[in-house]
Amino acid sequence: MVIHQHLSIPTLQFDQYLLRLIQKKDIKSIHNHINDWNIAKMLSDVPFPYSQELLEKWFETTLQQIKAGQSYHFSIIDTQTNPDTVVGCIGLTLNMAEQSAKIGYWVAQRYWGNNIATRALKRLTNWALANLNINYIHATAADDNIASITVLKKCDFQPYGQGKEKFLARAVEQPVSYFLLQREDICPNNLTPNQNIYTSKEKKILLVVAAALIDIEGRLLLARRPEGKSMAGMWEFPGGKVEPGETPETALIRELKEEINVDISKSCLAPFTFASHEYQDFHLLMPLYVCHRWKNDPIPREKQQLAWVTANELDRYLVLEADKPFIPLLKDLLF
Ligand SMILES: Nc1nc2c([nH]c(=O)n2[C@H]2C[C@H](O)[C@@H](COP(=O)(O)OP(=O)(O)OP(=O)(O)O)O2)c(=O)[nH]1
Repeated sequence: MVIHQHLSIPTLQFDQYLLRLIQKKDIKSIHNHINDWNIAKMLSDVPFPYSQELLEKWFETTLQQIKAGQSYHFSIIDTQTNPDTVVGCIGLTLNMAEQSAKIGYWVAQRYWGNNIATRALKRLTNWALANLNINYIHATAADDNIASITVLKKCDFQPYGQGKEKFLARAVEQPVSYFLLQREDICPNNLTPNQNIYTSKEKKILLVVAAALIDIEGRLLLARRPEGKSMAGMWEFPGGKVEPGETPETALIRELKEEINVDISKSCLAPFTFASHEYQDFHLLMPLYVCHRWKNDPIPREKQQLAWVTANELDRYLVLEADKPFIPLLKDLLF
């Protein structure tokens, strides 16, 4: 999938804490914390004792994976103490083929009891589902790791199975539980539509307008809803709400300029089709225009990712529920 990521890995903040990518200067502090039986025994791939040499090797491999976009490992920093003090770590390893990731984390014993793991996990999973090319996140916890199981449940991870895994520090297989977080679990707005074809009296009709921009290579532009918006991480067509006093066309010209810096004021906008879709809180009415010419290359002005997508790639993008019927129709216009 060709995704023009425009994705710089951010520093993620929550309360007084920061998640920033691991750096070599963290090795000493991490080595001190992780060489603790109560931490090591809960992490399947950590031996005990853990030599600094082994940790340095892990750092080398992991920093390469981060560079290649295959994993994201963060140190948890308490900004109210020393900015170089690591209080724990949290990391995601991607499975590109499955469009999923595996998450793992630990917090040093002296910082337990401050809800740090829960807050870090929430922060990272929200960011990852909105920004990475993944649809769900796996986690594994040893059955005697009650604290971690509580953290996973508080962050909406759902248990889906049990098994046994070898834990290096304990040198034996341990019973474990498997957990899964899907975008829908943290995004209640993205409810499947009600089968009722009539709009209830109280439900507001929301008029939104959108464009299918198709370039000379026959590719379609999709935008990804950024973290913080409802249905974050889902793909959509550039556009937005029609404001009072606007026609759909003037609203579309304004939205495309605001969102992606594209000027369609002199373009031919061909009405293509429309969506009439019941969401939980409103009923969406959305005309979709097709546009082949515009001024300026699209640039993301609202931190959203943009992707130019061919007909063959289209099915791999998880689009908003209301947009699903557009996909087969649009394929006929793409190369
Ligand atoms: N722009 C756009 N919006 C869409 C599409 N499909 C679809 O269901 N919608 C919905 C998502 C939003 O609820 C609404 C568009 O509102 P918007 O883009 O102006 O507003 P927003 O995301 O800032 O607002 P909000 O949902 O966070 O309140 O229409 C689409 O393809 N493009």
